[in-house]
Amino acid sequence: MMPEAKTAPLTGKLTVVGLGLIGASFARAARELGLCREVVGVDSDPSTCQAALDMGVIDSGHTSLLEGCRDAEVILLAVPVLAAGPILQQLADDAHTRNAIITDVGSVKGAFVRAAEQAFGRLPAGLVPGHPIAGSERSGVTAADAGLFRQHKVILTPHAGTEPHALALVSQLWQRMGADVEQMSIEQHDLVLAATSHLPHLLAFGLVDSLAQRDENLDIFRYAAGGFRDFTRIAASDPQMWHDIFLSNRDAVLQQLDTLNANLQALRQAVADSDGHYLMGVFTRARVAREHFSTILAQRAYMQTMDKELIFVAQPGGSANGSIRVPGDKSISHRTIMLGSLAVGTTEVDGFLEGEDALATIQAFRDMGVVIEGPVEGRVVIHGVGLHGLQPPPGPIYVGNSGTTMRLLSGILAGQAFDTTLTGDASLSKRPMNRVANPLREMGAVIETAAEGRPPLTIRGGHKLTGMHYDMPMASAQVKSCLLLAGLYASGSTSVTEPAPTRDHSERMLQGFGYPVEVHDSTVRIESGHELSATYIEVPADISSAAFFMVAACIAENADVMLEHVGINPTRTGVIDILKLMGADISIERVRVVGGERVADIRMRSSKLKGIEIPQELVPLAIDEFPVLFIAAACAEGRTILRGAEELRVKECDRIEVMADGLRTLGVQVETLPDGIIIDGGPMGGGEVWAHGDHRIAMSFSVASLRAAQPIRIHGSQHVATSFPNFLQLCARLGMRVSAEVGA
Ligand SMILES: O=C(O)C1=C[C@@H](OP(=O)(O)O)[C@@H](O)[C@H](O)C1
Ligand SMILES: C=C(OP(=O)(O)O)C(=O)O
Repeated sequence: MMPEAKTAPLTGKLTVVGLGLIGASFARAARELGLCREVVGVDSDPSTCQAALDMGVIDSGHTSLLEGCRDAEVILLAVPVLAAGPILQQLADDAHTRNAIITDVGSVKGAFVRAAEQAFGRLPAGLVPGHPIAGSERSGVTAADAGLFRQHKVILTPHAGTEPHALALVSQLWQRMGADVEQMSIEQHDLVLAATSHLPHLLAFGLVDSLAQRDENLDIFRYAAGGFRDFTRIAASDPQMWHDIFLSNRDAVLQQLDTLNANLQALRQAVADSDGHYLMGVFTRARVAREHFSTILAQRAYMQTMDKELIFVAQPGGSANGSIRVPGDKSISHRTIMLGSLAVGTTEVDGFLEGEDALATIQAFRDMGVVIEGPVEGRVVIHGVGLHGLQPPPGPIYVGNSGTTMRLLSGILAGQAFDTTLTGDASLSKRPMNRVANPLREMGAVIETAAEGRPPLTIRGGHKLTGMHYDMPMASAQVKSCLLLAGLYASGSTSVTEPAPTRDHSERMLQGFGYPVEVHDSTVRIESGHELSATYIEVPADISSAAFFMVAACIAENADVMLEHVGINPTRTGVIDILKLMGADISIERVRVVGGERVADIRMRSSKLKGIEIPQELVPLAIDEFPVLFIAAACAEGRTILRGAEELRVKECDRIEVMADGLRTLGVQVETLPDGIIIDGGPMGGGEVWAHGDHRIAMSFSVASLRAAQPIRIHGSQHVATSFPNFLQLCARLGMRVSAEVGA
């Protein structure tokens, strides 16, 4: 495979010493891409040199090291780790190679650098130790593949005296081969690789050998299927190469092996003691750990779909008819995990939202040692550890896109004995956190933030919290909930007065867990010293998700939509009130109470909407529904005015400006205000709009297509999975024509 087209060479003569898989692939890529004027191969085996020549991997081949390396500008050593020392010694002693840039591909960097120092009497300025994280069980020159390094990491570990020009040249060679080049210190590289590569190889070799020695070995191998094969695939790797690696990276491997040994002993004990709880803890954490860490590294959210940019393409002409149940309430889902973790006993949850944000909360508590099973089809089982049972997480807690997780968690973490750091994705990293950090500090918490109170947050453990009264300057359920959760750990009582009613799920759920909470008018008060007792929770469908289809039904022709089992907690029903004021045809049916929350089926039909001035007291009660309410306003007759909604500017994006931009693209007359928007209803065209990674913006413009004259392409729609992973399927069920394309 040709990774890239030829361009001007980066260097003159390149000599590759060792024409195994890695060396030959490097030579082949360099030659095919024209990265150097000449590619020379050195291998002690003449038939390998010949094969490389015949395959066109090199321009010429030598069995003599010094002949092959004579006057080379770059020498790449691709030999087993322990073979590098004698080669470096020969190069050091030879006047014709002394000035070359020397790089390598070995898996152990410390030993290579020590060998170079010994050979040269110092570390040469042209020495650029390197390690491509690529390879396969296939070996030898015949497996040479010019595309082997494409999209693979190459770690360079320059020493303090490495010349910048040498480092830059080696980096460019790898980059032009399609590799992703990173730098690390020599020690860090060897420790990380001991864990991620060397240890698994030792286990694979050890396991296969241990099973092969048994009497019943034929049976073991005869029935060896999936698991055994996957786990031991790497035992087919080159023994000489691995022999060298373990001898060269002894200390780091021993360190990792000792940790694993201790963990295996604990697992052994758990099996011996039939300690199912311990086993579940290890297994549930391990099951998600791989995905979790790749998520953190990519700074993306928790579901596979989020890796790439998604463009939603919403076609006009769709309809809205049918009966659906949207996923579980996001606010309630977060809280079930938080309170379930801090409770005594096992909490079972049904209807849990399996969306990115709620999964981030699960992961955060797993990081702190809580055993959480699921979610499987909305069912989650949380093995509570009690208010004082959380353990220090192994590293920073990554909460993806979720403001609710970060803010509520801060309150809990402020009361712990250990330090924690909370980080998030690009959108969350721009959102204000001083609204929670400042009052928590007043209670005695020690919290560090990035500039202007942005994430990451580092919350110091072991500081005594003291209860206080807080007059909240903004109507925020997240701030209120954060302080109530901190109040569980603060001496005395903690109370919060809100300037306007906000969602009260925390208050209700605390009571559901048997924790006393006092609510008087706009003040809620909690006292420490009680316990949370595990319970059962059924999470209703999220009214914030239902809202998209409520508006869809209003604006589509001949629409009739039944939204089943929707939570209609009175602090969440602003959207119903606003749509009613706009003239929507809504009926609330089968109202019932489930687990302390009101639930109903909501029937919506096509409506002739009219513009209104939105009553300001409804703003906090519909705070997440405004993006889609703006679509309703654009389809209404007359003018809609929203004020008192400056909070919309600090959500996943600035929801006022971003919605205004999109609406203008569709041809709608819009004026933005510091705290709101004025929208004149009218016909909508189509076009390209940007969701700026905000789930609710993407879904709102999808709904707009029901009244648009042309298709709407919505860029940056991948975050829909944070709150509504099956949005597109439900759109299709109702007859809306929205599909997703993977962006560039
Ligand atoms: O407490 C909660 O679960 C939430 C509160 C609201 O945020 P604010 O408290 O910032 O208004 C809301 O926008 C968010 O989606 C969820
Ligand atoms: C604002 C929202 O969520 P969060 O603050 O949890 O990111 C939302 O879901 O609209």
